[in-house]
Amino acid sequence: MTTVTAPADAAIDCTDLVRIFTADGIEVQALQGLTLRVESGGLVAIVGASGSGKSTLLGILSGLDKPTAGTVTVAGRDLLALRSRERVDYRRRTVGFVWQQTSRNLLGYLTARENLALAMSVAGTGDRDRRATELLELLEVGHCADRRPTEMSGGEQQRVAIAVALANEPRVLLADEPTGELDEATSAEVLEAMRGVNRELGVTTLIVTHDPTVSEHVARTVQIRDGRTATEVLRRTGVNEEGHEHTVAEEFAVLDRVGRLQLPQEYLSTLGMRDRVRLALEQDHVGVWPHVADEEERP
Ligand SMILES: Nc1ncnc2c1ncn2[C@@H]1O[C@H](COP(=O)(O)OP(=O)(O)OP(=O)(O)O)[C@@H](O)[C@H]1O
Repeated sequence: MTTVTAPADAAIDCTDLVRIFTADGIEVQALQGLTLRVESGGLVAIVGASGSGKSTLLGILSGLDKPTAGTVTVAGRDLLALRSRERVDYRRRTVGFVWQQTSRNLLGYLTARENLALAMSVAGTGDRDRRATELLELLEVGHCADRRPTEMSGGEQQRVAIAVALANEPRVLLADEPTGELDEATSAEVLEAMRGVNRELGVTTLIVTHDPTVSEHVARTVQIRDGRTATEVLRRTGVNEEGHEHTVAEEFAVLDRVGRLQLPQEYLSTLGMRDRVRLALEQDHVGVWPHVADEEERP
């Protein structure tokens, strides 16, 4: 079996990922040097405009697609080195998936318990009945055990889908727009359920979403722009002067290994920055100024 050693604390480690698609002779760079690390047991949301590369990243992490360049390891497995049988094993045991469409997550003619049992039998997991009951209880859908998907609400179906994704004790849980078909209140329940399993089971969790409320449910939200990680919002609990706890959310620009960062579009347009900027190293920060051409440089 092909196993490489990734940094001990990184469950997901993508470095300089490039994915170029060619359609009708035209090349599209869906990922343009994306670097992302998620520590073991971490919970991260990936957000970004349509076409920014989120699904492409998820396709690679799920083992369905391969990058054109760059390296990617998940739970210590080098995804570029997997042979086809290892890839099947990776998809069955190392990662679990939750998709947007409930029909893709659950078989409609099976009950919740049978959907779980099927996932476990395919991977050869033992003690299926006990594990199915425990997972359904953990996700607060024990009452749905003997129901088919059409007999459950959208939120219940997604929570059962999370249970199915966890059936084979994956190290990493990947979710693609898991709240895409749900209203706001139900979305919040499903995101909280994902946060709960991340905390209870320690499964590293990555959620790709358009849901603007996601950053209220996770400590780390990474924004992808033009196929690269651009900014991150980190939330933590702070204590104010009166000793009350409150949530602090701070936005950071992502700095890659060679020192590149993306300035937010609104900064560029407000200051008319393009082509080149002046940089100055100060004692505790770096200044960035728009380049204003000198008189003699002007045509
Ligand atoms: N199989 C493909 N062939 C050609 N181009 C593709 C293919 N898959 C994705 N692309 C292109 O790559 C870019 C990134 O697409 P991707 O689906 O990863 O974005 P996304 O952020 O997931 O968008 P959305 O939020 O709309 O799902 C887009 O320009 C898209 O048109």
